[in-house]
Amino acid sequence: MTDRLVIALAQLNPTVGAVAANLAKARQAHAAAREAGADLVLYPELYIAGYPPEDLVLRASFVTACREAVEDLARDTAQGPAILIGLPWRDGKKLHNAVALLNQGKIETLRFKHDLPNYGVFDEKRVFDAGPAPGPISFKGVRLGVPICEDIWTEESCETLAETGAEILLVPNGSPFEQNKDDTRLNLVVARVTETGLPLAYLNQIGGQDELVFDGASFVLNADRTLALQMPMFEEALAVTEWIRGAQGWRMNKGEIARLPEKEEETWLACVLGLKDYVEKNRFPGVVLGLSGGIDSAVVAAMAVDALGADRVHCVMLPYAYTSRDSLVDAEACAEALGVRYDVVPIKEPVEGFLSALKPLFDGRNIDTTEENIQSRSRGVILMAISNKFGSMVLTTGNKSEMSVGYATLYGDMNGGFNPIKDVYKTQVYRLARWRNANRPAGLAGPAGTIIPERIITKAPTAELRENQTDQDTLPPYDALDDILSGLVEEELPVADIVKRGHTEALVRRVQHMLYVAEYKRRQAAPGVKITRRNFGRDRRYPIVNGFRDRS
Ligand SMILES: Nc1ncnc2c1ncn2[C@@H]1O[C@H](COP(=O)(O)OP(=O)(O)OC[C@H]2O[C@@H]([n+]3cccc(C(=O)O)c3)[C@H](O)[C@@H]2O)[C@@H](O)[C@H]1O
Ligand SMILES: Nc1ncnc2c1ncn2[C@@H]1O[C@H](COP(=O)(O)OP(=O)(O)OP(=O)(O)O)[C@@H](O)[C@H]1O
Ligand SMILES: NC(=O)CC[C@H](N)C(=O)O
Repeated sequence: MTDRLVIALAQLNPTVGAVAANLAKARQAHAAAREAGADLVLYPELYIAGYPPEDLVLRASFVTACREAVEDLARDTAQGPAILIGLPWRDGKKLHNAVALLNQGKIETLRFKHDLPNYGVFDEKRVFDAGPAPGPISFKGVRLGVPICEDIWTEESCETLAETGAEILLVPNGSPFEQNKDDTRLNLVVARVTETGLPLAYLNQIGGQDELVFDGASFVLNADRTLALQMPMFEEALAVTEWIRGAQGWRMNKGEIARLPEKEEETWLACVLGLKDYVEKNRFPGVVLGLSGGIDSAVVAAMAVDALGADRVHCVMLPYAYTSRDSLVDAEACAEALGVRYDVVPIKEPVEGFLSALKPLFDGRNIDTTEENIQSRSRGVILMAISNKFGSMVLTTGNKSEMSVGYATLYGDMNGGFNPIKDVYKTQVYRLARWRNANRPAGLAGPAGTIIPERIITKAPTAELRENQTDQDTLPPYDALDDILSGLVEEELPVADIVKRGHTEALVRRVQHMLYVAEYKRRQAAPGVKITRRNFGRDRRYPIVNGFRDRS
């Protein structure tokens, strides 16, 4: 039995499915922990597989590869420190989300996740079997409780662990980012620490995985609920923590307390990391996007530069008859401020080509959105051609307000592989632009200063698909639209409750209708970074054919 433990918390960025690369990264962290005198290294949930592995774990060969990698790691680290690492584990007919203690060259003990999350973006019951309520793992005579992520979101697992003698709670997590989620997690951990009287180390992964981004922000609370360690958000880090057994039980000696970004800063960093990892983990050389002189494409271009560096971002202005002089000037100024490659490719000829080919069919018909959409689709074709020729991926730029109401053209401006602002309401897009012009946190590749020219932020938003068009010809003012949408989407409120927030019933109903009938567009839309409580994608799964509307 020991009265001192040194536990290294490895806040790492695994890649789903990249078992060998995850193993190599685990070895590096282990070597650093060994150097620092650790007894034990803790890795995030399902680390060797990457989280969430989804249906990949239904492949027996993948589960075997994960097990073999962990066995290799156990064998090669027999001299210590010991390891707690997550992996999918086949146990007869059952498949578990497991954590293994690697000690003295072998897998010594396993524990299985008890509470499988099956709501929001999570679907773990689809692929995993729940384990029994966990008991502690004995290590160097210390009883460690190792509940896995969702296991601490309810009382049961920690209660069982405390009752069966756990002395410290070590929690591996795969907890995706949402705005202000660090507060939610802290409140939750305070509750578990208060109920059990045990100190708790919360370890989360970082990195982008499809539409999710993980923020890390791992921390330790001692049994008296004081914060003993705060790891940074959105950065890989290894914290070597020292624990001493005293009369009141185990206590972590105070470590570093990193500053946590809030509001616009955390949202910007989430979008940047989500985009960066999507591009890097899919091995794209860079990205290309249409830069219109409007706010959305300017913010996306700035995020791309922050994520990848200016030399991997290509901006293209695709003017037509309705593109204003201001738009041309503003797009060029933005590209210059960002330092990116900027080309101008007019779309007059392709648009006229389509119109002339369709002339015999359209003879006698009025001009309507058909002709507007041809402009958008001509831009889409050109951007996809640039992507095909140079290998860069197209970024699409629709914000959450537009994606909600279908204010975007299928196979036009919706073309693209990824959308970093898909879950950002238009009102927040403006706030982000202002925040980024005034701030450049360390670690971002883009320049400091005004990278989004002021006029792009102050002018009225317009799609410029016809003379003197503005978004507000079709949509209510964005302040009102975003408030109604957050009531319908994030809060799932009845129409009547949203009306009470100061909107007319006719407007709320109109927005509900636009939201529901645009589901088909969202199903064909590119993925984008989840930053809210409820993103379009895995979080909100509405039917496309949907005859329901609220009664008054
Ligand atoms: N439930 C459903 N399932 C499958 N398909 C469905 C469908 N409902 C309609 N459709 C089909 O969808 C098509 C209509 O959608 P779509 O072609 O996108 O065209 P549509 O939604 O009619 O027009 C595009 C809208 O986006 C706006 N906008 C805003 C900002 C920027 C841009 C831009 O392009 O730069 C555009 C533009 O002002 C216009 O209001 C039709 O082919 C229709 O048959
Ligand atoms: N003239 C243009 N040149 C290049 N890209 C364009 C042009 N017009 C539109 N796009 C692309 O299509 C997207 C949708 O643009 P649009 O201007 O119509 O609406 P928006 O949502 O207000 O976007 P933004 O604020 O970027 O202008 C833009 O973000 C941009 O990527
Ligand atoms: N991986 C998990 O079990 C995550 C679920 C948990 N509620 C979270 O968001 O943190």
